[in-house]
Amino acid sequence: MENGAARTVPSVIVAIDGPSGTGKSSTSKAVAAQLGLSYLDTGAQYRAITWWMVTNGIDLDDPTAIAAVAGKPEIVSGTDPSAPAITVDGVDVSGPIRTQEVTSKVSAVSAVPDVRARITELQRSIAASAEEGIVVEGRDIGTTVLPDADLKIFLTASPEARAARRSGELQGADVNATREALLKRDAADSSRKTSPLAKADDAVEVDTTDLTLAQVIECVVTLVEEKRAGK
Ligand SMILES: Nc1ncnc2c1ncn2[C@@H]1O[C@H](COP(=O)(O)OP(=O)(O)OP(=O)(O)O)[C@@H](O)[C@H]1O
Ligand SMILES: Nc1ccn([C@H]2C[C@H](O)[C@@H](COP(=O)(O)O)O2)c(=O)n1
Repeated sequence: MENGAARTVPSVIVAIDGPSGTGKSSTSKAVAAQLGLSYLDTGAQYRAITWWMVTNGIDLDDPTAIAAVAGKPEIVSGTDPSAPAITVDGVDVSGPIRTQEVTSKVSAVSAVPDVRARITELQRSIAASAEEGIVVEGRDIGTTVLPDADLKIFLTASPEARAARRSGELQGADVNATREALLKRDAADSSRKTSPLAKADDAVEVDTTDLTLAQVIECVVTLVEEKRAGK
């Protein structure tokens, strides 16, 4: 390096959105780890607030009841891609937020505008404090949470590929039932009034149906590096 000056890599904010099972979490974690960036799983935050509502007996058929307590739980998200962590009021909920009960209720809770306002504010403050940059994954990151992100990616895959991936994870799960469940959740997430699941106009769409996870990671790493080189 000339004059012994250290090369500085520009900070970069990457938004990765898409429907369930398209590979957002796996890709985002790997890209962040490879490039030394922070990582934020925003779905985990919506799952955490849903877990708190279930645990506290809130009526999830009543959006007014959900809105009334949306500010109560304290949600803390870790941003280390090799050890993603999430707590609610100091309790580690990384396991409990993945139960079938939470998965089936998270779309109803995350559709409530007061819930979204609270979680969006939290997401923006985490992204703002990531000095080296961050990969943030979810459903509305490129459109609403971080509309000025340096790079926006929208991952897609056929329902069949997504169901096969998910049922591979949940050993013994029926592929058709898994497919129906994820399409139902996508429909709810895409049709809510406040910041629905959507591709930002300036997002790069990557269809992962016929790509291996390694190929998707390589594709996104290349896009981030190109973006950084142009900064
Ligand atoms: N391109 C790929 N090829 C094969 N399997 C993949 C691919 N991408 C991800 N997977 C696998 O598919 C499953 C779902 O991936 P992942 O959890 O990353 O998706 P997601 O989009 O974050 O889903 P959700 O929104 O439901 O959390 C994981 O088991 C993952 O290893
Ligand atoms: N930015 C986001 C992220 C997630 N959600 C909601 C909708 C999803 O069904 C749910 C769980 O997400 P997952 O863990 O499957 O990625 O959380 C949202 O509304 N906005």
